[in-house]
Amino acid sequence: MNIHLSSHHLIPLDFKSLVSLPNSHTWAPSSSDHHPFPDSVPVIDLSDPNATPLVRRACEKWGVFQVTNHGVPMNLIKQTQLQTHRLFALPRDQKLRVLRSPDGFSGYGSARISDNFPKLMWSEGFSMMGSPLEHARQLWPRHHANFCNVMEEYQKEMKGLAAKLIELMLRSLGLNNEDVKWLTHPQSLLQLNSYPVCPDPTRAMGLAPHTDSSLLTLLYQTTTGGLQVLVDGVSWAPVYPTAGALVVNVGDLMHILSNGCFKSVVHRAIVNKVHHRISIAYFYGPPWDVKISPLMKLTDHPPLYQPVTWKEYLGYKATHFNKALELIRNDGGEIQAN
Ligand SMILES: C=C1C[C@]23C[C@H]1CC[C@H]2[C@@]12CCC[C@@](C)(C(=O)O1)[C@H]2[C@@H]3C(=O)O
Ligand SMILES: O=C(O)CCC(=O)C(=O)O
Ligand SMILES: [Fe+2]
Repeated sequence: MNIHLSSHHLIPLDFKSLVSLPNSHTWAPSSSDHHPFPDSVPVIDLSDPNATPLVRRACEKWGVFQVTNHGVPMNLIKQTQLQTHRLFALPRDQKLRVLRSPDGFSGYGSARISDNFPKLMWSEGFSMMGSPLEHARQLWPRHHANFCNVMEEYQKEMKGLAAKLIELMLRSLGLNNEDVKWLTHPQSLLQLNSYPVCPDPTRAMGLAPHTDSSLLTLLYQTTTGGLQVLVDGVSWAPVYPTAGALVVNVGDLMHILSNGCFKSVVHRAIVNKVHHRISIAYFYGPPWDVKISPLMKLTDHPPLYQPVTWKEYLGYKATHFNKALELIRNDGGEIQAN
């Protein structure tokens, strides 16, 4: 009966059929909800001659910033948005045909982090690692080409921009690409998020608070806001949709690589009563099996973190969630990895 209470929390609700929030999706309010933060996330123009120090400051202080003049064609972003709406508008049983497997990386379903929370989220997602062709064929047997072309082109553009931003971040710390040779073969994942209209947004959660495990994440949140970032562990600052801008989140692996100089930002997505919101997230990181450790030039002895691969780190996130960083910290954190 309770299909949404399946063990792995993978199957999203049939949101459209609901007129009130089910108990499974009702979250208790948290105290930080009542401390809105006055300052807002920096917007950095990539063509600004001062961009490098601005990026450093933003990564140290916030772990997040928005970029304009990033060079990704607006037309492509709009096309990607359109194809995202097209996918989520499909009938539920059709989307369920491409359900992500519990340990898989591609397909339709609830966010991976669902298992770490007692309540379920008001969202659905579609993940693509590499080409979406196989799934797109199942969704649109004769009309998948458009979806695939747009998603592949978007991945290509994001890859270029991510590489540029990593270089900028490293340069801001006095380093360069020579220090991260493994990044010539990056691993990435494109995630489409959908947040249906919600009958009771104040008690629902679109995407629960988390940090991304990537080196960095590039997010397009359309004109419907909903992304919030945690500041000083106590207040939620909205990230205001800015025309044509992309949001850059520093992920846990970048925090590790920078020996703690850059913050990985805790963020969440809230929902609303009026607009169906979508967002498009591109996670960028090292090849699965490459050990990431704090860059030597930034490191005292011993470095802050032990070497870890993205794959191993995802395992730690699955078992320890927001304590995963502590697990690999060198200063003798409480918990031990084994
Ligand atoms: C390549 C990645 C990045 C993952 C894990 C793995 C596959 C799925 C990604 C997401 C996508 C949705 C938010 C997130 C927090 C989640 O639940 O699954 C992301 C997570 C992470 O950044 O850790
Ligand atoms: O929808 C958003 O604004 C946030 C999405 C996000 O944080 C993610 O996909 O990891
Ligand atoms: Fe995220």
